[in-house]
Amino acid sequence: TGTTRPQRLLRAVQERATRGDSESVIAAIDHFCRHQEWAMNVGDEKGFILDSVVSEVSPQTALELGTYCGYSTVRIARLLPPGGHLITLEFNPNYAAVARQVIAWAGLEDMVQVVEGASGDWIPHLREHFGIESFDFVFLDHWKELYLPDIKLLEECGLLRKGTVLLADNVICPGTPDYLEYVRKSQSYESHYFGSHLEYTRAEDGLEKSVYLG
Ligand SMILES: O=C(NC/C=C/[C@H]1OC[C@H](O)[C@@H]1O)c1cc([N+](=O)[O-])cc(O)c1O
Ligand SMILES: [Mg+2]
Repeated sequence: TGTTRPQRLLRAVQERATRGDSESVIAAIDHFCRHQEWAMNVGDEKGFILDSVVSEVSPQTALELGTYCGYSTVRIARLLPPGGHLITLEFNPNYAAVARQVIAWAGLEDMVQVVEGASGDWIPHLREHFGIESFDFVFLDHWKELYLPDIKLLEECGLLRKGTVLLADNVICPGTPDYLEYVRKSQSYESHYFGSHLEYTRAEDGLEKSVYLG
């Protein structure tokens, strides 16, 4: 048995990062992934692009699909404006348990809600359960084949509004071809590709930013 990689990542945060200091939590995870064990966080290079988009949108309401260990959750939450709130959906309870502790170590637990379960099950209930009218920003980083069905569900549930910004990780590697074709062809989206690399590697990857036009 022994520990899982997310548990070893959490231990690295608790040993190396300062409680309440989100920058040190981000740095500790990046150090762990570069020098100990690769893990599927968005990483520092794509994370810098994520930061710039979040800062530009300055969302009051944000949704993340795929929490994993909470790395991108911390990157987003640390940049939210006063009153801003982030809901992050995670299917795997073990990942969710680690993420809650990483987010708390960063001191951001008051701005973040980690919700366990399948995105497709939860999206239709976000409005009634969390009093959300619509999202200003959505970060997609969960199962790659769920990106397309989940944004269609968000559209159907009226959770996107004119100007909502979607940012999708891994559109090259592992790849999300059906999602990419949809947002690039649809008249309802204005899409732009930010080229980068797969976290902690030299492989090509990138983020697709898509603005919902209504
Ligand atoms: O599968 C990826 N992400 C989806 C995560 C899926 C897992 O976490 C949520 C779900 O419970 C599943 O167990 C992924 C994979 C790679 N990769 O290089 O294989 C790189 C990335 O940035 C990724 O987000
Ligand atoms: Mg990813």
